[in-house]
Amino acid sequence: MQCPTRQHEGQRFKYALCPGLVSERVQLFWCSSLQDDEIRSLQARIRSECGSRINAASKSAAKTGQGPALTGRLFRDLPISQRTLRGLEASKYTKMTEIQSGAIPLALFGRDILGEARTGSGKTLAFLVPTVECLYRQNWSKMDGLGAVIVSPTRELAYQIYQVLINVGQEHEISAGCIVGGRSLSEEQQAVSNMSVLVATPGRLLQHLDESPGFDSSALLMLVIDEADRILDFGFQETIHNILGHLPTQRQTLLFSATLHSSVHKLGRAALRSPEVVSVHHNAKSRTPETLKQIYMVVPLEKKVDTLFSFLRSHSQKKTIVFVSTCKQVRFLYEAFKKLKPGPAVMELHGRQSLTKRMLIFQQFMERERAVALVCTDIAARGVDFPAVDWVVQADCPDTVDSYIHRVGRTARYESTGKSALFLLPSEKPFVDKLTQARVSLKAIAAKQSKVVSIQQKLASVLAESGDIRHLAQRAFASYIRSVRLMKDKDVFDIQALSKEAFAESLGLADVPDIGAEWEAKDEDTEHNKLKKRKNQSALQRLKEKIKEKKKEKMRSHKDEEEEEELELSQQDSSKKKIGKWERRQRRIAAASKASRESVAEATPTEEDFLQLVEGRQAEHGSESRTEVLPPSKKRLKIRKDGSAVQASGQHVFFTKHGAQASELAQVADEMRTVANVPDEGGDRASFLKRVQDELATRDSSDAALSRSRLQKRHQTKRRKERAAKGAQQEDLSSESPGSPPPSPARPAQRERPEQADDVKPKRKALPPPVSKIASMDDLADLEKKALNRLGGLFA
Ligand SMILES: Nc1ncnc2c1ncn2[C@@H]1O[C@H](COP(=O)(O)OP(=O)(O)OP(=O)(O)O)[C@@H](O)[C@H]1O
Repeated sequence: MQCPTRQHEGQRFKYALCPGLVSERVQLFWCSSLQDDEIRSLQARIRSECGSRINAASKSAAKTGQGPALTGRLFRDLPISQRTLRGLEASKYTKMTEIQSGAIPLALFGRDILGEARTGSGKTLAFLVPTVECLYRQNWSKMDGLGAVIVSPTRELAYQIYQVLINVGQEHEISAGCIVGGRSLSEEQQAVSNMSVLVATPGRLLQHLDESPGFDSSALLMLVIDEADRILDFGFQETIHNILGHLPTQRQTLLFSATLHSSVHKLGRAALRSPEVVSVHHNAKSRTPETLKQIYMVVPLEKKVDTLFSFLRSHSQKKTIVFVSTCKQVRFLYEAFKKLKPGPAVMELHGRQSLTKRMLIFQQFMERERAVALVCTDIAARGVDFPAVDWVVQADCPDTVDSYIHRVGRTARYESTGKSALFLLPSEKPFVDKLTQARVSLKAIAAKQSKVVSIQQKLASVLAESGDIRHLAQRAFASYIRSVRLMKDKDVFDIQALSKEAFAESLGLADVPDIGAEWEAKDEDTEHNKLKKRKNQSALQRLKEKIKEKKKEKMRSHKDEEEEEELELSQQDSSKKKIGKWERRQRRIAAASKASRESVAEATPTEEDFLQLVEGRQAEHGSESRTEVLPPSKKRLKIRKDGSAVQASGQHVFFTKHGAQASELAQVADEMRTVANVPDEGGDRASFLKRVQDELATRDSSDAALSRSRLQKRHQTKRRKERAAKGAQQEDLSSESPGSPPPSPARPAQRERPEQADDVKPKRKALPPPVSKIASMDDLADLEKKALNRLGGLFA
C-alpha cells in the first residue's frame, strides 16, 4: 500500500502561531520550492526498500526483545527528506532505537502501525518522522486543511510532542499547533483552520471538530494516537470514537502504547486498518528498561511521611520525582516540606494547578539538572520526558501494574540509568507478586531506621502555626483514604488495614479528620451506588447535599449533647427521689455545717500562718524573694500542699518569680512542675513543718514563762498588800496571831493566745476553784505554791 498522494503548487514559506499551549511564534520551515526530484526518488526508494523490508522489519523487531535501545541503523539510511535529516541531526538524533527502526520504514510505506515499546524507548520519533515525511511528500499546505493530528492524553505530553515536532521539522515549511484544554476556545478557533499539523488532547480536539466552523479535517492524511493505554485509562474511549467519526476513513493511523492490552487492541480494531504490529519488547525478560534499578520498601502508613522526608533529605542532590495518589497530598507535602529546614528542595505538579503554572513548573523541572524533588500526581506519569531524573519514588502504591511501569518510566530513559523506589504498606505487599507476574522484578529493601528522622513533632508545630497547612493536612488525609477506598484491586488496597489515628498523627494532626460517613461505610454496594449517584449529580447539587449532611450532623451531635444533659438531669432527679426526707435533712445540715466550717477556715489565721510561713521560708533566700512570692492582689490565700494557693473564691493562683499570676499556660506548666517536684518539695515541707513546730514550742514556753512571771508579780503585790494590811491589823489587834490575809481567788492571768499556735495548741486544764478563805499565812503560801505548780503544769 502506498501513501496517498496530492500535488500542490506554489508552496511558500509558512509559519504558525501556536494557538494552544505556547503563544510564541513557531516557525516550521517547509521546503520553499518543491523538490519533485527528491520526492520522486523518495517514493521510489520507499516502494523498493520499505516494501521489501516490511515483513523482515516487523519480524526482527518482534524477535529482538531485548538488548540496547539503539539498533545501529542510522536515520540517514532511511528514505526520508534532507530537511527531516537535518532537523534530526540538529537535535542530535543519528541512530535509531528499536521501535524507530521497526516502525518508521513501515509507516513511510503507508502502513497503519500498532506499536508497543517500553517507556523511554523513543516512540515519539517513531511517529513524528513518518508524519512530517508524509506531509512533505504530499506538498501539504494550509490550503489543504488539517493534514495530520496527534492525540495525546495529557497537556504536558502534548506540549512535549509539539516541541519535538518543531525541532525535527525545523527545516520544513509547515504550520503546526498544539491545542489543549484550559484556554479560550474562541481564541483558538481562527488559528486552527490554518494548521496543517495539530498536537491535541482528545477533549479539546473533539470540541474543535464539533464547534469550530473553519476547521476542516476531511482531507486528513495521518492520525497518531500516542499513549493509547493512558487515553483509555483516562476514560477517553468515547471521545476517541467520536473523533474517529469526524475523520476520513482513508487515512493512515499510527497507534503507540507502552502496553498493549485488550482494550488497546479493541481501540486498534476501531482505528486501524490491517495494522503492522511492532512490539519490540514483547518477549523481553523485563517490561522495564534494563538500566532501571527497582526497589520496594514496606513502610507502615504512619511512617510514610517520615520515610519520604528522610529519603528526600538523604538524596537531596538528586533529581527525583515523587508520585502520590491525589492532588491534595501533593499540596500538603509540598507546603509542609518547604517549611521543614533543613529539607529537600521541592516542586509540585498536579491537575488542580492553572495551565500556566503547570507549564511553568514543567519547564522549570525540565531545566533543573539536580537537587530537586518534584512531588506530583499521575499527571506526570506517562510520556513526559524529563531529562536526567535519578530517582522515581512511588510514595503511594499505584493502582495498576501499568501505572507502576509508566511511573518508573520517568527515569532510565533512552540510554540513561535510573532508580526507582516503591513504598508499600504491609497490606499492599501482594502488589509485588503482581509486578513479578508482569515481568517486573524489584528488590526488597528496608529503610535504615537510624536514618529515618521523625518529623511528626515538627509537622505538628507547623500545623499549629499555620491554619492553611493544617487544612491541607486534613484534606490530604481525607483524599488519601478516599483514594484507597476507590481502588478497584481489593487484593492490594484494604481500607480496613489503615490505621487512621496513626496516619493523622504522622501528618501532624491532633485529631482524625472527618472524611464523611459515606467513606467509612463498609457495604460495597451501597458505597458503589452512592458514588454512582454522586457522579450523576451536578457539582452544585453535591455541594448542597454536603452542607445538608453537615447541618444534620451538627443537629445530631447537638441533640446528643442535649439528650446527655437531659439524661444526667433525670438521673439526678431520680436519685433525689430515692433519698429520704430524713437523709435530705441530714445532708442539708451537713452542707450547712461544712459551709460554716469553710467560712471559719477561711477566716481562721491558719491559712495566713501557712502563707506567712511560706513567706518565712522564702525569706531564707532573701528579702527579695519574700516580696516576689506575694500575689499582687494581696488577697488572703490558702496555700495547698502542692504549693498552689487558693483564693477565697476557690480559684487557683500560682506564684511566679515576679509575684504576678502566671498565664494559663504557665500555670499548667507550674502545675506540672509542682507535681513533678513533689518529692523534693515534700522534703522541704517536712523540715519546714518541723521548724514551725519548734518555733511554736519556743513561743509557747516563752509565753508560759511570761505569764508565770506576771502571776508571780501579781501575787507578790497582793502579798505585800496583805502583809501591810496584816501589820496594821496586828498593830490594831496586837493580841491576834501573825499571818497573811487570805488570798483573793487565785486567778491566773488570762494567757495571751499565741497567734500561730492553733495547730499545736495544747488542751487547757480546768483552773482550780477559787479559795474563799485563808486560814493562815502558811495556808496562803501553800496555796500559792499549788497555784504555781498548776500553772507550770499547764505550760510544761
Ligand atoms: N534515536 C534517538 N537518539 C537519541 N535519543 C533518542 C532517540 N530517540 C529518542 N531519544 C530520546 O529518548 C528519550 C525518550 O524518548 P521518547 O519520549 O520518545 O520515549 P517514549 O517511548 O515515548 O517514552 P514514554 O513511553 O515514556 O512516552 C527522549 O529524551 C528522546 O530525546
